[in-house]
Amino acid sequence: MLETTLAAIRPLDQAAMTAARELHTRLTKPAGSLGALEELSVRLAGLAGACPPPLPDPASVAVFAGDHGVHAQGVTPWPQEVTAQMVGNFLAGGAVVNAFARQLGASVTVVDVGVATVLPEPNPSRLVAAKVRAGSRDMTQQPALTREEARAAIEVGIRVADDLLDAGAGILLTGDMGIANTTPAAALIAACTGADPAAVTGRGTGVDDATYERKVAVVRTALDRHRPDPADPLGVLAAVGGLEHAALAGFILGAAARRCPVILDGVIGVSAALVAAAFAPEAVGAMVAGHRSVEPGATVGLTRLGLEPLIDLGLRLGEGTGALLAFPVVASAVRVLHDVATFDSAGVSEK
Ligand SMILES: O=C(O)c1ccc[n+]([C@@H]2O[C@H](COP(=O)([O-])O)[C@@H](O)[C@H]2O)c1
Ligand SMILES: Cc1cc2nc[nH]c2cc1C
Repeated sequence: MLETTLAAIRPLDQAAMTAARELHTRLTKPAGSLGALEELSVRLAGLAGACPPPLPDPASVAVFAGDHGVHAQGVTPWPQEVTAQMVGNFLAGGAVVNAFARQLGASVTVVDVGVATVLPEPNPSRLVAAKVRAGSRDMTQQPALTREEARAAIEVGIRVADDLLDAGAGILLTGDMGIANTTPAAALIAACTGADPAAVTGRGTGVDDATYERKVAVVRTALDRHRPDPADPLGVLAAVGGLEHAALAGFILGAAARRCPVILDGVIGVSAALVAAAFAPEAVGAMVAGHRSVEPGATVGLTRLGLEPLIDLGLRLGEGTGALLAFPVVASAVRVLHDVATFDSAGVSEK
């Protein structure tokens, strides 16, 4: 399934991009006046192979939840069971992601790809139960996952993307929940970019100075131990990844294979995007950087991918919240190509 998905990922359609650029010159606005939205709309035309591209509606966020053996190294102040408890909160509709999704008319799908503790059951029918393993292993002691587990989690993500698109989603948004998951995210970003652990490790949920220093050392220890090869993305995920990171990589690849845009949320989504790009460089064409997470690794990763985030509000929550806030910007960029009159049709003089 992974190989079939990778084989379906194609370059952007240059003719559709040329048509979108040409259309922009005729719309009733000074050339370039919509800034980054113009190049985004052109890229989405290239992705769809049509000008205008379809309106990216409705939006569908998938929150992939997993736990992490590296939690044992004291890299976060939060107890591991908060992952399962927050999954219960997502299903009950009480988390920030639910509030933002309601505000924006988006749907939220919660996927258990690797939660370690028992899930509460407020509304289990709305949970995609796809647990590959009850949490990853401690990457400082052994590989976090086997290659088979990493592949299985990737395939969960591909399947979720396919199911949401089959159900009519017009755009996919990444979301994540996993206490300690900013540590494997930093390790993945360091492994994929070659950056030093200190340059990509952040304070996650808000760790103190001593915990931060330990966290950098944990990332360094894991990378020194496994020396993952950036040319082997499955090996990178197995060595220092997490189940939700792997599933998100699959989700992004699944969107790219179906020529559907996918809005990246924070540092976990960016780490998964780097892995996805290592599998298929042309998948970057489908990626939209939703926001600039406070986590330094997010900026390092986005720079490597050549993506500029649409919004920068100092967020560091995850769940898909930053991707959701960027969704109306993406939709507006596409809407311009559908709705705005040309100088000719509106009788507006050109310069
Ligand atoms: O999206 C981000 O960039 C982001 C930044 C910091 C924290 N988080 C969220 O916080 C959790 C991980 O934080 P930590 O400190 O336990 O590694 C996990 O559930 C993430 O969704 C997310
Ligand atoms: C309460 C809480 C909510 C979250 N949402 C995403 N990560 C989170 C981490 C914590 C601790």
